[in-house]
Parts: sequence; C-alpha cells; structure tokens
Amino acid sequence: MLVKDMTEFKKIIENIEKNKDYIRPQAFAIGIATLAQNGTLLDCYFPSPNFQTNFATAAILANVLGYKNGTHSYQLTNEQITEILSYFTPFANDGKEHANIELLKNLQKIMQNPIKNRKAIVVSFITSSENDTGPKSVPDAYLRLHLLSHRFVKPHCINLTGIFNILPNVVWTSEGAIAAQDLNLRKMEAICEGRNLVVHSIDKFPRMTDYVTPTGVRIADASRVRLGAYLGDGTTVMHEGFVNFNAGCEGPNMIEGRISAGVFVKKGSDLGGGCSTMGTLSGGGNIIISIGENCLLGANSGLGIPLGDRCTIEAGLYITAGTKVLFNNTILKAKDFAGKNDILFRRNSQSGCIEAISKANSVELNTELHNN
Ligand SMILES: CC(C)(COP(=O)(O)OP(=O)(O)OC[C@H]1O[C@@H](n2cnc3c(N)ncnc32)[C@H](O)[C@@H]1OP(=O)(O)O)[C@@H](O)C(=O)NCCC(=O)NCCSC(=O)CCC(=O)O
Repeated sequence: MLVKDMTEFKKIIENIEKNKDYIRPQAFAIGIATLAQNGTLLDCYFPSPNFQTNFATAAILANVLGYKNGTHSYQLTNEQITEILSYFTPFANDGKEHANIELLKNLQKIMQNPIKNRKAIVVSFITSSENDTGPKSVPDAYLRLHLLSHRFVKPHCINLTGIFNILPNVVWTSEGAIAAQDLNLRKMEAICEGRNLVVHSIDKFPRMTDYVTPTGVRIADASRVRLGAYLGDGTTVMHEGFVNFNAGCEGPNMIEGRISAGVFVKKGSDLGGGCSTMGTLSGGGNIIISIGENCLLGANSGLGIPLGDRCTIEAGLYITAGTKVLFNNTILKAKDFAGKNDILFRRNSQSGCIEAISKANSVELNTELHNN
C-alpha cells in the first residue's frame, strides 16, 4: 500500500475511524522491548508516547495490527513496520517533524538483528479512560509509567490496578534489563568481550532517568526516582530524596525526603532531609497523603495525613492519623487537621505534648536552586 497524497491518507483514516467497532485509544505508543532468552518481555522503552493525540497514526497502526478498541499490545514484524511506514509516504518531504514516523524508521534498523539485540518492537494501546481497568501486559504497564513521568497524567489519573502482578522482577544492569535466569550467561558473555556488567538493582521498577528525562529537574541520585514518578518543572531531588511510581510533585519543589507511592506534593513545598510521607502500598495505611502548596516538612519528620497549604511539621516529629494533638486547649486527632491550611505541628519540648498551632509557614524555596 503506497499512499499517494494527503487526500488519500485522510480518506484512509476516515474509513478506519468510521468503523463502528473502532474507538480512539486514550494513549498509544511505539516502543522497544527487551526480551529474556525464553522470549518473555522484561521492559519496554517508549521514546515518545502519545496521549489523547496523533489519532491518525493510531488509526494506521490499528489498521495494520487489527486493533479495534480496548487495551492491547502487539509485537511488530519487520513486514508490519514496512507496511505502516508505507502509509506515511505523503509526509516524507513535508519539512515537519513526525516523532512516530522517525521512531519506526529507527526501530526498523535495530530490527535487522533482533536476536543479537534481544529486542522486540511493540505497540501498545490504552483504551478510553472510562473503560480502563488497568494494565494488561508488560508494554501496557510501561506505557502507563511513561505517561506519568512524561507529565501527560498526574498521579492517580491513570489506572495502575494490578501493576505488581504484571511487571516481572528484573535484574537492572549497566546493559539494561536482564532476566534473573539469564544473568550468569550474560555476565560471562560480557567478561569474554571485555565489558564489566554491573548490577544496579533487582526490582520490578527501573530508574526513571533510564527511560524519561523530564525538563527542568535536577536529580542528585538517579536510583532514587522510579519510572512512573511525576516530577514537575523546577523539581530538585537531593540524594536523600526518593520518589516512587504514581507519586511526585507539581514543581518547583525541594525534595530531600521520601515521596511514597500515591503521594502528591503541590508547588513550593519543601520536604526536608530524610522525612517520610506515608504510602498506601503496604503497612495498612489507607488515607491518601497529599501536601498542599508552600509547606515545610522538617528534616526527619513524618506525615500520615493530607496537609493543606502553608503547613509545617517540626523537624523530627512524626504525625500519624491517630496522633493526639493539643489545639486551643482541646485534644484532637491529627486527622482532624486533614487538608487544613496554616497549621504548625510541633512537639512541645517542655511538656512532650504534640501541639498544633495556627501559623502559616513562611519559609520560601531558594529560587536559585530551582532555576535550571
Ligand atoms: C518547628 C519549627 C518550624 C519552628 O520554627 P519557627 O521559626 O516557627 O519558630 P521559632 O522562631 O524557632 O520559635 C518560636 C518560639 O517557639 C519556641 N519553640 C520552637 N519550637 C518549640 C518546641 N518544639 N517546643 C516548645 N517551644 C518551641 C521557640 O523557643 C520560640 O519561643 P520564644 O518565642 O519564647 O522565643 C522549627 O523548629 C523546625 O523544625 N523547622 C524545620 C527546619 C527543617 O528541618 N528544614 C529542612 C531542612 S533539610 C536539611 O537541612 C537537610 C539536613 C538533613 O539531611 O538532615
């Protein structure tokens, strides 16, 4: 199929989209997956995911791969890549950038030696948000994590239900993803070829920066930010900082503490060295923690309630939902302050009692640290 011109191209798209079974996906992407020796998929890299955009490209991919609707992933053959590219002939010399077309051309070259490269080209579609029940495959799970780290969606805005069961545990190395059972062989290959294969971690989630490098951020230690973290423009993550998947901050922010899975921090807030925000993945906590604007979590403090704006937690003080707090001569629980603005929590150093005081945090981020 060689498409002559734009008129023909548009007609083809119209026909594909006219099909009553076809539903535009909310997201799709073309990527490259790493395979274990036994052919299972270990990870997936999507250089330029598409979120609620590029529906013409989605339609062409759908047509060649047989996609109609729902959440599906496909491994592409060389023939399919050639066929897909043939639809885009009218765009060949239009002087514009077409990320998906460029990507396919590059992937075609890589696929000239797929066995040696242990790679597969994949396309993943995610169904419309109202029908989305969570990731169905490794490429699908990786696409969702990419969408978060590319800032297309904020934490909690894409369904990640069941992601732990979908993602394999992988050995992350200086040569990318390796299956645990393949490690000895790969190590020996590397030694024989004069390379030093280094293991960084054994985990279901890789480092974000190996897949996505968001603009306007500084990350002192890349191993502390997992793929699926959302880091807004102007975020600085220092060595003690950590950001889990489906979690992050709006930017600008100073992150020297831990942002647990599910936690989101609004702009201007500062997480002091070693502080903790309670997650909901393990340990029984079920309140989703969030932090409003311009808050300060002191060094080694801890937070187990959602905070409003301009709140402060004294260095070293851990506030859990049930912590009894003295406020205006009344004992309340910390959860009674959920979402309230301008509260300072401190442990009275004379009585030992935890106090809440109405006081707006006046500490501001040092702008020099957040301008890139
Ligand atoms: C709790 C606060 C916020 C309080 O500070 P404030 O500026 O509001 O108050 P202040 O001016 O210090 O004190 C006002 C009055 O309250 C008293 N006061 C203060 N704290 C008190 C306490 N716990 N118990 C009883 N009284 C207390 C003071 O003595 C003073 O009393 P008088 O009126 O009688 O004089 C602070 O102590 C704090 O913990 N700040 C966090 C800073 C932080 O950790 N930043 C992150 C940096 S991260 C970092 O540096 C990295 C390091 C690392 O990696 O660990």
